[in-house]
Amino acid sequence: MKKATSLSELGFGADGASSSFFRPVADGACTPTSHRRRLTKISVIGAGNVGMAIAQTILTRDMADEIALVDALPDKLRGEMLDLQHAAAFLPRVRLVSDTDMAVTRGSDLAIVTAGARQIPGETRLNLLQRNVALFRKIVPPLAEHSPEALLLIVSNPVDVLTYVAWKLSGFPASRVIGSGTNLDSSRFRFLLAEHLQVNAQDVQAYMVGEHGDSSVAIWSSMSVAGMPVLKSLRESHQSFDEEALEGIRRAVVDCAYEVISLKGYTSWAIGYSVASLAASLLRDQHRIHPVSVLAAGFHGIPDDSEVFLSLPARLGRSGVLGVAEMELTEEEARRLRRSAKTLWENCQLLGL
Ligand SMILES: NC(=O)C1=CN([C@@H]2O[C@H](COP(=O)(O)OP(=O)(O)OC[C@H]3O[C@@H](n4cnc5c(N)ncnc54)[C@H](O)[C@@H]3O)[C@@H](O)[C@H]2O)C=CC1
Ligand SMILES: CC(=O)C(=O)O
Repeated sequence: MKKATSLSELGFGADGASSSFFRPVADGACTPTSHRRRLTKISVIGAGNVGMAIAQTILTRDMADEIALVDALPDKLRGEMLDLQHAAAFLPRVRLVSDTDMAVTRGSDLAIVTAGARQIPGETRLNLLQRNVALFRKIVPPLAEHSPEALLLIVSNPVDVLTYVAWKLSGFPASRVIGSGTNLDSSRFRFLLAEHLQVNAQDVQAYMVGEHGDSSVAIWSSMSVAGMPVLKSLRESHQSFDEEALEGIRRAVVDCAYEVISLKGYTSWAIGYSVASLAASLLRDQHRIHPVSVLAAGFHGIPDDSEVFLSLPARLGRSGVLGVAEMELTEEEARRLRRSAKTLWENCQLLGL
């Protein structure tokens, strides 16, 4: 049973009782409802491990005036909302709302979709496709209808194919439909390299591109620390730093997620920070470059008539994807990227959208 959780519900007068504590100044121009700044609203669809990690990281970064949570499980949803609301004394003031009805997302600036099945140990991300496409058919059309101007940020897996699905089902321009993609894989890559080189991961410039998943591609040729090419110095310090060693590191990045899933059942904290950083770049118009899943037709030899979404370094701002960096890739890197694109596009085509 729903219990009263606000003082007004307990009979302590109407909402807005603050008027008995504060009186407007003489001309009434500065009452709380008369402020002019446009409020920022973020919706998180799916209040599971990932959705809640994202919501709490966004809360601590003070980038939204309102956060709407949606989930299919009403009790869990309300519990999650209340638990976050009870941190109010330690956080910036944010209106937190939740509902199982998508109408609660109305007027969102950014809608982040994390709803859906997750991998159990041994499953790949692509194994989730059919289950999560069925869910997206229910979620995306009402989401787009309630917030026709929103940016859509897809996190549910397999994220690249589902970003394509969200693009098709929303009817939004591709610049406003973005997958969290390899922003997370690139952080894992930078963490492993930083540990090896004993530097801060924020000083390692390195990208994973392509699929967020097994066929992701590590871009060794442009990797640098303090402007210095890392591959050259790795090769000089380790005589045997050959293709096999590089593939071993790429594989370790891919396997990271499987290891966490086998240990704790799911991944959550890193994706929470990854998505919060994307949300900040988008809503604060930062023009930062992130490897995210975008419509990749025509880049690096990916056929022009393909509608595949995969990760490439993209400049993000308030209107979404502002542009994709024309990276210089080696022939081998470009070949691996096209192979990743082919795998993903084959999966997209099976959906008949
Ligand atoms: N792109 C990335 O880098 C990452 C993606 N993921 C993916 O994120 C997704 C969520 O993972 P978790 O949060 O761990 O799973 P979870 O099982 O904890 O949460 C999923 C939530 O979706 C909700 N849901 C199901 N149907 C719904 C509907 N129709 N409307 C609203 N909510 C609905 C469930 O009730 C549940 O609370 C999975 O697909 C997972 O693979 C996870 C980590 C990283
Ligand atoms: C689960 C997942 O996609 C990840 O942590 O990379």
